[in-house]
Amino acid sequence: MHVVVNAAMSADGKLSTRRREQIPISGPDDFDRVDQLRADSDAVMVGVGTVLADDPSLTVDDPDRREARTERGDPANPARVVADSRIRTPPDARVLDGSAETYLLVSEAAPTDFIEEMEAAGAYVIAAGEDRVDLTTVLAKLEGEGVDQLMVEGGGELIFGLFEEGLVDELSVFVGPKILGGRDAPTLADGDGFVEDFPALDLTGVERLDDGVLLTWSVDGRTE
Ligand SMILES: NC(=O)C1=CN([C@@H]2O[C@H](COP(=O)(O)OP(=O)(O)OC[C@H]3O[C@@H](n4cnc5c(N)ncnc54)[C@H](OP(=O)(O)O)[C@@H]3O)[C@@H](O)[C@H]2O)C=CC1
Ligand SMILES: Nc1nc(O)c(N)c(N[C@@H]2O[C@H](COP(=O)(O)O)[C@@H](O)[C@H]2O)n1
Repeated sequence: MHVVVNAAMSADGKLSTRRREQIPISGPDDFDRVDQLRADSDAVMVGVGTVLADDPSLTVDDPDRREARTERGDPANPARVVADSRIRTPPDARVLDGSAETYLLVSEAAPTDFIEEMEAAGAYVIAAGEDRVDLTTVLAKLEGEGVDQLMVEGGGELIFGLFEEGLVDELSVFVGPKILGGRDAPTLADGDGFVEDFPALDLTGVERLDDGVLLTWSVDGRTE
């Protein structure tokens, strides 16, 4: 499986405000690039924090891109994947609206009645990990379901978790022309943070886009 993390951050490195409200950081060209990246992926993943904050749809906006997917035999939209250890995803969340297949990745601590409720809402539930989703195991299971290219859209807790497990192959970050500030505002990689063995990145691209910069890196598992 190839895992691409994509996010937009302010010039001061924040994904959103301290209120965790969704903020447009990307401009039109970057949103269009993100739409193409979704269209090129088998699945798009977020953490439950992003579902609760943004209620995202995670679908492909451009109808031509959806048509191109169906013409090559894929579903119109990539699958949606939510890491949600104890099932905090509301049953009326957009990721459960039926416009794409949705995988809910849960831990063994997820209440059985919640699992049944999510399955009734159309989600395909995969469990691994005692208290928290075991990302290595669930990504291997997703690969078994045919997910070869996984796009991760955030947020910072999930992105850190994936780096911690050495699961990221590529990182693209749009740095936009805004200062959000806030010591508690989410950043690209939150979690507990590294104090040693920092994942090493190889810069593969620097591109001016909208009024910001798109930075891309490959990740080969080395640490520094
Ligand atoms: N600018 C951008 O590109 C983006 C911005 N955002 C912003 O980010 C914010 C949300 O980010 P954040 O709060 O960090 O939430 P995340 O989307 O990263 O979700 C974090 C939650 O995922 C669950 N999770 C399950 N398993 C794991 C695991 N192994 N490792 C890490 N997390 C796991 C945890 O909840 P539990 O323990 O209950 O399972 C955790 O609290 C919002 O403000 C949103 O607007 C989000 C995406 C992109
Ligand atoms: N690429 C990008 N740029 C921004 O400026 C953003 N705020 C985000 N946010 C992400 O996009 C999701 C919304 O998706 P839908 O449009 O609802 O499908 C949101 O949840 C963040 O993951 N991304």
